[in-house]
Amino acid sequence: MTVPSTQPDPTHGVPDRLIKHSVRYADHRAVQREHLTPMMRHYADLKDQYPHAIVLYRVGDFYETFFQDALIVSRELEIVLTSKDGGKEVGRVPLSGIPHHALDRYSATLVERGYAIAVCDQVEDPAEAQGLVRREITRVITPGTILEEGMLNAKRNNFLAAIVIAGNHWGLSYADISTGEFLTTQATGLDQLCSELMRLQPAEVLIPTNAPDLGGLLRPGERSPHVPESLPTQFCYTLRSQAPFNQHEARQRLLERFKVRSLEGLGCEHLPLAVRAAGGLLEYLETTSERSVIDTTKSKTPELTQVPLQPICTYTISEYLTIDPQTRRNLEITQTVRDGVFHGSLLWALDRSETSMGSRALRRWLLQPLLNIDDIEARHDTIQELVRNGILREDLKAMLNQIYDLERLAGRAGSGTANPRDLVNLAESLSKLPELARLVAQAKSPYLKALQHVPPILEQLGKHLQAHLVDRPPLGLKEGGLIRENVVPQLDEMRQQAVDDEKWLAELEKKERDRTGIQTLKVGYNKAFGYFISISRAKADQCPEGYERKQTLTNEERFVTPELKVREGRVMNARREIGELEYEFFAGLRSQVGEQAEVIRKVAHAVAAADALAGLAELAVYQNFCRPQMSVGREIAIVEGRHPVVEQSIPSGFFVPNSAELGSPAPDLIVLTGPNASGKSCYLRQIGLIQLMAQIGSFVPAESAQLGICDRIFTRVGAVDDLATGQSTFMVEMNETANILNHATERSLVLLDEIGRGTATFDGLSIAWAVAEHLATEIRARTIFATHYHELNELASILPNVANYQVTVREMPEQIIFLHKVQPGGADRSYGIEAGRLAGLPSSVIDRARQVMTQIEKHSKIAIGLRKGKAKPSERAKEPAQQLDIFTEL
Ligand SMILES: Nc1ncnc2c1ncn2[C@@H]1O[C@H](COP(=O)(O)OP(=O)(O)OP(=O)(O)O)[C@@H](O)[C@H]1O
Repeated sequence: MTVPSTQPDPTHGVPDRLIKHSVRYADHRAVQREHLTPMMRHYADLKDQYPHAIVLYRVGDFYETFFQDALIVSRELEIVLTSKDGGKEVGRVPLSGIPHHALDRYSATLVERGYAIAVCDQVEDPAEAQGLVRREITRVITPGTILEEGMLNAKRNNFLAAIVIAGNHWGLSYADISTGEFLTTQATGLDQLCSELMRLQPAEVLIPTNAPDLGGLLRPGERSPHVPESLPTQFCYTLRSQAPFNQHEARQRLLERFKVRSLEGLGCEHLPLAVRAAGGLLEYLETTSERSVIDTTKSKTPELTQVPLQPICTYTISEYLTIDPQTRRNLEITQTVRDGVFHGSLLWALDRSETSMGSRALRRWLLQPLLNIDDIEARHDTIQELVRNGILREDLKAMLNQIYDLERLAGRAGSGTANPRDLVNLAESLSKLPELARLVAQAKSPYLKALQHVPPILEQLGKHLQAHLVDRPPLGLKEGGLIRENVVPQLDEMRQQAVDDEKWLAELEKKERDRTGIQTLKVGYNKAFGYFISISRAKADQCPEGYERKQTLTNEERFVTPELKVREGRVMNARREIGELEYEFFAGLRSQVGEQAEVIRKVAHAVAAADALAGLAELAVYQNFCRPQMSVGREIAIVEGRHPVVEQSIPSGFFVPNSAELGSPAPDLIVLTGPNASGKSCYLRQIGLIQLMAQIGSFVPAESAQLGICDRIFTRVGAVDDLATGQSTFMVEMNETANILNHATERSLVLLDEIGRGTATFDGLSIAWAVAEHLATEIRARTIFATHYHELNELASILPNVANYQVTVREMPEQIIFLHKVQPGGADRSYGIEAGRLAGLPSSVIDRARQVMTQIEKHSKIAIGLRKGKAKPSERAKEPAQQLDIFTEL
């Protein structure tokens, strides 16, 4: 053991107001182990075993942390840093403790901040312990392996991911252990990997390395030479050894786990990187979560419990509409750009699910829209049926409202962490399934038909649980009161015996008073002596034969009788035995549920999808959405479309609907001009959102919409400095534009807002022009190009597949009225100076701006050689360079 000679300030980073005692030892390794008290020594040993986790050590009603962990806990949770005796020669060591009932809350904060936690519980009754109470690590929680209800966000998945990178190829596997989803994929291009990670927002990413510090957890924002620089830094990375990620070991592990001979049926036999990532992930789960379920009511060491995972599902990125991270951000799919909050996002506007499962499904769909027209229409059909049949929709929603989170309940049962109330809730939900099936018996659409069949085993299981468990069991497992009467004869017998004995004890006082004639005689109970008969000292000598003196107090004598001791022993034993037997029965019920976790989750999946769709149907009715007509063509024809979020955020009837036509035979590229704040960005986004909503299978906010399937949606909206990577606004913009030009196809939808704004006007305009031209002629992507450079309107007269649209305003003497109406034609001015005037710029500045503007307009002309022959781009390239010189010198 190394003992640093000088200690750094151990309280570094902990605010003074939290420091109650001055402490030494910021590191448990700095103390000679043999000098520590037995408890501290145990803690230090555990710390050696779990060097990367904060060890929360149960002492009485608290979870205590010592040494370095105490400092972290104090700093992160704003908890007082105090101290505890570490041993005679050690003195006081840092201590920070949290109340046991607040474990989930505090753990959630620590885990959210990227710390792993090892929970050490007392595994024997302190009253029975001889010496130090036996304690064991009962659960290791890392950000990606949370199962506790109180620590999980009900409405989103909590993914653990694992990646394997080989050159430009990569494998990515991810699982949500609370819901059992387990997927894997393989692809090429690290930018695609980053994009997948950004979509998933995993709570923790495992990465195989040669790092000496294996198991180390990099918290968000931390860097390590072992994590490739190209990967996003906002996630927690856990450095793992290479071994479980090697092909043979990983494959073997998957074969054993899913009890198959080949991975063919799971779809990944020929995807080595996908297999390696999945195998590495599984090994991590086995070493962290699967050893952790311990019955803390008993002293025996538990059986190994497996986290129930569904059979791994192999997917390919190209199955889904590609939305890169910028687009996801710009379209504000799950959070707003400005504040990064859920309120105001698309998901916020669309989610009317009754269950958390439905909300999670909708979130997944929004982040992974579909490409397959049949799959999309299956969802549209379901919404249509629910829109048309309002009674069915309302009844369905009312029933879904009574169904608990079956996915997570099944997970907790399977991993042995479900409490009695979980099972009662699960039983109640299972009992609703046949009713649900009856409700949708006549339904025709695919997602409702999926609810028509309830596996008989689940019906039986629900009944079995309800027959055994009381309606309102306590949360605790030890106290009994879980199992109904008349279902377990042995239990009934024991209870009857206990009742008889308790009755005898209750009646004893009266009986003995009558027998002895001592009216002040009392029967009492305390923890140290158990039951006793108390007689005042004055009357003590009148006690009958058979009374044994047990204790003498100032005013009373306490006695016991042999029969009292027998009855007491029986009551105590009976209570303990009843508690144990009930627990055994409960654990049996829980594992029966765990065995059916996969079936439950399959049904839960169907319920979740139906719930998300019923929510979308309700939204369609109340917000007046229409069913989009999907095609494999390129057309986008939206009549009177609306922005689904903005229209819900402003008073009803104030939103001005706008139409859009893009793709053959309509133009491919629309140059959209209009004054500041007239609604360009809103229009642009609304088209992206309508397309995206259609492809998740939702109805859309429009009078009608005909939409060809898009392979990708790209956006370039607004200018944001990427301070984290030190890139300027302009460079960010150019990078994003380059990404679009390099990846867009004629099936893509490209939404560009003010390209070229971040540099000098001429450069900006030139770039904007060239980008628009490239998109229209080379790529032919369906594009909306919002710009303040109205010079770009010239493009429409050169290129047949370009059209000009403008957002109109009405000019009044003192103000501009925004009509928010998009109409054909290009705006000839931008009203920027008027906007400046309205914003309160001094009138001298406004006047001068007008003068300068007049001068510029007089002297500038767009010298467009391109216009002359409307030549094809390839021919143009051969023409003299001066033709691209679109401005003359002032
Ligand atoms: N169709 C519409 N109906 C009603 N209000 C709208 C509509 N479109 C936009 N708005 C409102 O106008 C505001 C400004 O819209 P938006 O940001 O799209 O303008 P812009 O033309 O892109 O402005 P800038 O050029 O300054 O970026 C929005 O916050 C929205 O509330």
